[in-house]
Amino acid sequence: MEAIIIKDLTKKFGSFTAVDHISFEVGQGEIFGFLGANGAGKTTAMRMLCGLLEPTSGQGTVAGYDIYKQRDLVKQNIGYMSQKFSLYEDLTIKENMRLFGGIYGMSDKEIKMKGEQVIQDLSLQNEQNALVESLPLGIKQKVSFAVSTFHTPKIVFLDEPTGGVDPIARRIFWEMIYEAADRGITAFVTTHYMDEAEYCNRISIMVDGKIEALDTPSNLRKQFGADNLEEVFYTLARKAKRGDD
Ligand SMILES: Nc1ncnc2c1ncn2[C@@H]1O[C@H](COP(=O)(O)OP(=O)(O)OP(=O)(O)O)[C@@H](O)[C@H]1O
Repeated sequence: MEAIIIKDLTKKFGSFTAVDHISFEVGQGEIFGFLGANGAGKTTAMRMLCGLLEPTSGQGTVAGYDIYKQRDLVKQNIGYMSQKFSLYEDLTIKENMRLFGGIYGMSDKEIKMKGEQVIQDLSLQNEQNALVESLPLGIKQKVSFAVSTFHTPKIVFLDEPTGGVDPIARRIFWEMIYEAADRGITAFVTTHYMDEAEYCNRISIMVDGKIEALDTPSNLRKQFGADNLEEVFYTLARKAKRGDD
């Protein structure tokens, strides 16, 4: 079964079309990069896919649930992580796990077992009782990702998950994404880093609300006669009429 299927998904704010008839499918366990210049409509599209915003028109299912009629089921079957919203800084790692596990409807026993597993996998024995605010950004992001996939969602939405960390920490973070994908979790990722776009199975590039390109990184390089994805991205983004807000 496909993890995400959308057809002609559109969102208007008044007379302004933020997302304009976008269509694609994402497979279970696929790592899908969702790229676009500032203001292209990525956040708006992602909010519709997460069941947070009702589309104006079009169709879609996420994790097998309808994005109009089954928004609560969509929310229960996905994970979400962004650089801006992730962990509570004034709680410890363990307290964050308890809180989010509870929100995701996991039992106390499950939270304890899974929590211990995560602490062990990420070698965080010494940090587990430290307040999140005292941790380095790279560790915070790893913990955020572990928490966002704590309840084994079908899909995890990652909104610029690695902003602000160095390339080595980003590489380690991507290993976590690959491991999750191996366990069958689909990763839907927005990023501004083109090296990260190369790590995706397929990427789409959005310009002014529309998807202008969608394929594997190597096919896109071929299609645009480009040496790298940066060139592909800028060829398309240059056409954009929208800019920063
Ligand atoms: N609630 C809203 N009301 C009116 N316009 C909106 C609203 N939300 C977003 N927009 C507009 O829709 C367009 C797409 O915004 P969106 O945040 O989805 O883009 P984005 O690709 O995520 O950009 P960025 O990378 O800068 O976050 C922008 O022009 C934005 O101003």
